Amino acid sequence: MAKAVATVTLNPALDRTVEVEGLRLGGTNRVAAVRVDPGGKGLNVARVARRLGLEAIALGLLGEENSHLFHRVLAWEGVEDRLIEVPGETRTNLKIVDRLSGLETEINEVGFTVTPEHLERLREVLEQVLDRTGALVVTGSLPPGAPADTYARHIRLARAAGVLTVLDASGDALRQGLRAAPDAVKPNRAELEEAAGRPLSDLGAVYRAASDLLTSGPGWVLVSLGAEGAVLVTPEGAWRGTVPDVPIRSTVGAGDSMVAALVHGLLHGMDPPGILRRALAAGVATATLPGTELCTAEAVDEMARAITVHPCEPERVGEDD
Ligand SMILES: Nc1ncnc2c1ncn2[C@@H]1O[C@H](COP(=O)(O)OP(=O)(O)O)[C@@H](O)[C@H]1O
Ligand SMILES: O=P(O)(O)OC[C@H]1O[C@](O)(COP(=O)(O)O)[C@@H](O)[C@@H]1O
Repeated sequence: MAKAVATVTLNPALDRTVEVEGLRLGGTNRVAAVRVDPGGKGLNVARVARRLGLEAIALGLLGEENSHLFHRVLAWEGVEDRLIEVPGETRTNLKIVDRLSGLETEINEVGFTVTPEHLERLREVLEQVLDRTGALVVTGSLPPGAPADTYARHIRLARAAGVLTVLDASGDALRQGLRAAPDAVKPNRAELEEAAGRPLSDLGAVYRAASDLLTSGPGWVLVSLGAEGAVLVTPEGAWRGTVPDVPIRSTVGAGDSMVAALVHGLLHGMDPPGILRRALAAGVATATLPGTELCTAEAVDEMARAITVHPCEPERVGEDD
């Protein structure tokens, strides 16, 4: 069996998803459906990785005042729970799904404040699990108090132990993390635009920015493009994947599902187009589910048949998309 995937979640979240029939800004909105899911990027990645058959270890921090649901769900999913409780509450992130427009609005809180002691304890736990870890995923926003190089430090520790590393972050955490040369990075379009310092209006621009990013440190760049699928750029070549037109319920957790399938594929030595196909399948499969409900392994297998992957020809990228 492949070694475990360990994920770091410094800023977990209770995801509260409300569905409305037409969002009225500045008006009163009546909720048609509501659900609450334990969320946060690394926790979602660990849960999907476990469903795909990997051993998964969840590292990170959790507010002690509302930690119960997180512990219960991780235990139920069979994810090893190494979360460290800190004073205060884990944040609640509000997701508003407008059934009429199909648009989803996310309002993410900043989270509890962390101290150097919390981060030191997390580093110790990370060091304890590295020898049975095949891949480390560092992902999500940093809570107040966590320095921007936190992920870069985790990546360096893991790399020194021969562990694969995957980064999914934004802003300074992404910029600093890239310098530590993770094996793969998964920006979405907005994160890639931020890293590139320019808007990326078409697929050719996305491809060029991803290729540029590759020279700045990471081994692979997987750019997720929502309904437009994704582009995977590696030193061996580049591939574009497109997704079928299926009914979408909530895209929250889609990127995390994609990262889980990416890591699963890397740990099983799959080839890049095969990994892209399954990563896209995991993203779409989760997007067809409400709230932060995450895809199952069966749904990923099924959806993978509907994904199209073809090599990117640099000189033609963007012409036919
Ligand atoms: N509207 C959508 N239709 C179909 N697939 C989607 C949609 N939104 C997301 N996905 C799937 O989820 C993946 C990740 O979505 P994206 O929004 O790019 O990432 P993130 O959640 O990290 O911002 C996409 O590459 C795709 O596979
Ligand atoms: O740490 P951030 O960037 O605020 O994001 C946290 C949010 O992202 C999620 O992990 C979902 O992420 P994706 O939609 O990118 O997969 C939610 O569960 C959570 O509310």
